[in-house]
Amino acid sequence: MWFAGPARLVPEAGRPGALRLGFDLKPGMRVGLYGGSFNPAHDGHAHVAETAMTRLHLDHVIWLVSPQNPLKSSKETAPLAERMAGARAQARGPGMIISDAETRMGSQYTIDTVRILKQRFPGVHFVWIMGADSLASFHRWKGWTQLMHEVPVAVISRPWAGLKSQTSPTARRFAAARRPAREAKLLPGAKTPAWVYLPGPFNFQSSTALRERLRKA
Ligand SMILES: Nc1ncnc2c1ncn2[C@@H]1O[C@H](COP(=O)(O)OP(=O)(O)OP(=O)(O)O)[C@@H](O)[C@H]1O
Ligand SMILES: O=C(O)c1ccc[n+]([C@@H]2O[C@H](COP(=O)([O-])O)[C@@H](O)[C@H]2O)c1
Repeated sequence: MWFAGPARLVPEAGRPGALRLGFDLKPGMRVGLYGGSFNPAHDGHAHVAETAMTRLHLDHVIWLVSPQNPLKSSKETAPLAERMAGARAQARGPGMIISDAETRMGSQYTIDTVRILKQRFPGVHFVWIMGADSLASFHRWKGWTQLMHEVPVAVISRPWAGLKSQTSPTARRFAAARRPAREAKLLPGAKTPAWVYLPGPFNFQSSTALRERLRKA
């Protein structure tokens, strides 16, 4: 068994017990895990993925299109196929992977996802990527303190989220684990807990604003 948790594993044909995830990773690779609802995807998401790719010197950024954010209402969430297609259209450049791995694994919570991927790909240097607004509410995520010990975290700045994120319970609890932005490239493979906050430039796009615009159209 890969992981003794709530996740449901999808066996791969010919490889009993292995997960069929739709991508392969080699030991030593530097890989960003970029989770999101992408409801819908927009160029702010591309900005986050590209910033992480460049600043952390990553081989891949995997856009993990979430089956359902456990803290958001499912009423507004578009079907996975639509959100996957939107993410594919936004992802630019080599190294970007758009993935429905969480749906395949039956994992809704980031801590479960990260643990499964670490077990499936030993020796891969994973980093969790998120925007500053996610850091502000990170203490509401399942097993958030353990998650900080599972994987290094890169936070990309976002308009209006700077103060709230940098004074958040997570930022305060893990103040000693914060690395300067100039050391961002050392994050993959760093001893956990470790996190960086990468300031500016800002991208002002949001899915909420896009959904609002669509409603009014
Ligand atoms: N413009 C942006 N700048 C920085 N981070 C962003 C930006 N847009 C999204 N993110 C980050 O990308 C991740 C996925 O975001 P998500 O798919 O929820 O988009 P969103 O625009 O925040 O959606 P919503 O408005 O519905 O909450 C989150 O960690 C979020 O903080
Ligand atoms: O694990 C949790 O408890 C948890 C709670 C809230 C959000 N997340 C993850 O955070 C990522 C960003 O979510 P979102 O909706 O802000 O795009 C996405 O991968 C979610 O699954 C995870």
